[in-house]
Amino acid sequence: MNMQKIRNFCIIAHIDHGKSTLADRLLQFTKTVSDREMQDQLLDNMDLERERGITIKSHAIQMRYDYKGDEHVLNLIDTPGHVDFSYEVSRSIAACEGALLIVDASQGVEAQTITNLYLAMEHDLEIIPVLNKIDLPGAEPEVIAEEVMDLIGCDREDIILASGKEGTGVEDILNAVVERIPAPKGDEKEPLQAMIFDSVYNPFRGVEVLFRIFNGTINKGDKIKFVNTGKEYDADEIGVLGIQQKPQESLSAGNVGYLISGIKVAKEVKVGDTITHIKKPCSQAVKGFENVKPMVFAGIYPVDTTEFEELRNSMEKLQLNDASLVWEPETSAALGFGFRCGFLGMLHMEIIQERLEREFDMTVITTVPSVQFKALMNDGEYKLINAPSDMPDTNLYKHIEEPFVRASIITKADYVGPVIQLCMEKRGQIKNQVYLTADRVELTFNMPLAEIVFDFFDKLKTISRGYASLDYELKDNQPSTMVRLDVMLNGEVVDALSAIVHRDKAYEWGRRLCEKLKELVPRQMFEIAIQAAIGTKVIARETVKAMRKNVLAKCYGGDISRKRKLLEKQKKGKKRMRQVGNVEVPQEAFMAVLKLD
Ligand SMILES: Nc1nc2c(ncn2[C@@H]2O[C@H](COP(=O)(O)OP(=O)(O)OP(=O)(O)O)[C@@H](O)[C@H]2O)c(=O)[nH]1
Repeated sequence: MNMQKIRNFCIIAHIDHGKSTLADRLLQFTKTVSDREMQDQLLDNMDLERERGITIKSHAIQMRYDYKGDEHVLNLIDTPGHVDFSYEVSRSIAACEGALLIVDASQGVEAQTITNLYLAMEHDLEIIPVLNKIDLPGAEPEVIAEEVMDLIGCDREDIILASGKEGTGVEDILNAVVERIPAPKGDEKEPLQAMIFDSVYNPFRGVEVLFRIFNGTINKGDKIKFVNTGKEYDADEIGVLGIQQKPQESLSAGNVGYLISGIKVAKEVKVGDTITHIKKPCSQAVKGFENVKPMVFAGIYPVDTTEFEELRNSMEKLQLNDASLVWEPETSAALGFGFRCGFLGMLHMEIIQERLEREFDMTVITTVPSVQFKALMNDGEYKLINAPSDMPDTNLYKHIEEPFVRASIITKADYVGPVIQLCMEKRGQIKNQVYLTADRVELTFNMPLAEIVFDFFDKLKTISRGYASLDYELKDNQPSTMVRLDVMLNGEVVDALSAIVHRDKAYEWGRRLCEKLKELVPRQMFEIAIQAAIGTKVIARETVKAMRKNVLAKCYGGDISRKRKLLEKQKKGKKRMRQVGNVEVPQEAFMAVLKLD
């Protein structure tokens, strides 16, 4: 394919601004899929994605578009919109020369619109602004157009009006892609230099690697290597991506394609890595490769302790197709054998839990999530703290450091006061305040990651009546006075309920947690004392009174089947209960920490 006829582009948008719907329309218009094949949100092909309405993994697809009688190849690279998956967005962007910037014409510019836009601008992408959902009665295209013009410094006529729902503006968008986005550059005679921007796990064919070639040519059967991992492979199959894969003999600079080379586990493939030939390798890897680090850690335990091995098998299978999931075995006195897992964020954690339950039929308990702290030990070494049980004794370390983020919040001017207040409560320091328009403000804070990952976003939405969006990036680690807060049930520490909290908040946290647990722990035949403690010092206490009646008492002498039914019912309720010492604790209790308000 003549490079001049290729256009590589992605779609960037804030979550729910209609990226997937619009992508579907582009595929339909270019007849990449027939109307019959068309399912809503074709690119979101994981069940879970479809149900949650979010794009979890990015995908790529090739369209052929007849532009004024001249056929062009348009490679569309779809990107996930959620902050948990932002590394994937940045790699997809790096594979393109242009981006459609989709902005909901009723919502306007939001935090991720800006973050993704900046990423695209850093990579010198040509930006095509599109106002979407203009069919909505609440759409204000002219007002939002002003916002977009301010943001990217474009002219009014550069902005395309569209509705993914009704199909308006689709042809204008395709024409703009051909006219405004530059053709890829590169030299097909140079040594091979291709960047991996995604990988897809296929249980039958192994891992399919998606790549963009910057220089050189790859042929079927070539001996290749991945520069950062150093692993070597044969290019068993290469091709381009339509709705189905189309195998090719060779692909050269400027193209986007897939590679199959017998890789069995997703972990071997690192997004951002460079593919080159073993003989005649390229002199430089593609810039910007990073190992993605987990941000949130939590324990996952089987409810039924005999299912530990089964859980291990399921986790191994999950990891085959989710390279960002990391885990290692751990034991808890309260919960037995389980795994300490690292996730990209809270959404990622929820997705893993749901997949374990849905795809592997496991019932699991997740423990209090935590971020990664570091202790500067007396000997000058750093010790990583991924779980409260890793916290060293106070006399062994100099201080604890916690991760801080730079958070950007966009909200309506009316809500600036409450948003600032919320951020201060969460130990945030305001760094900047910029009016994007007369009515919309961007606030920048330095905040501890630990305060953001839990319920912060929900709170932000509530206080701003939905008119606030959030994005954040990791900044640095700063010393903080963190303590380990333990919870005891009838005098026994329940390690799975321990948490690392800031000293100033420990009392409040302990008190609320005890109150919450009192609501959640069901009454039993004896009294239960719930206590919160720092070290040996108890800082809060609640009591769950003993139950008066036995459930079976009322069945005394009654029909045996009724008795059985009652016991059955109890058993079901127990499914998510865990015996801790002599106390039964429901799953919600382990997550109570997230719901302290
Ligand atoms: N009225 C109207 N609704 C739309 C339009 N485009 C999308 N929607 C709706 O907006 C919601 C979000 O659309 P998606 O296409 O899933 O948005 P997205 O940006 O891909 O979302 P993520 O993949 O989660 O980032 C869905 O309920 C769509 O039906 C449009 O042009 N008009």
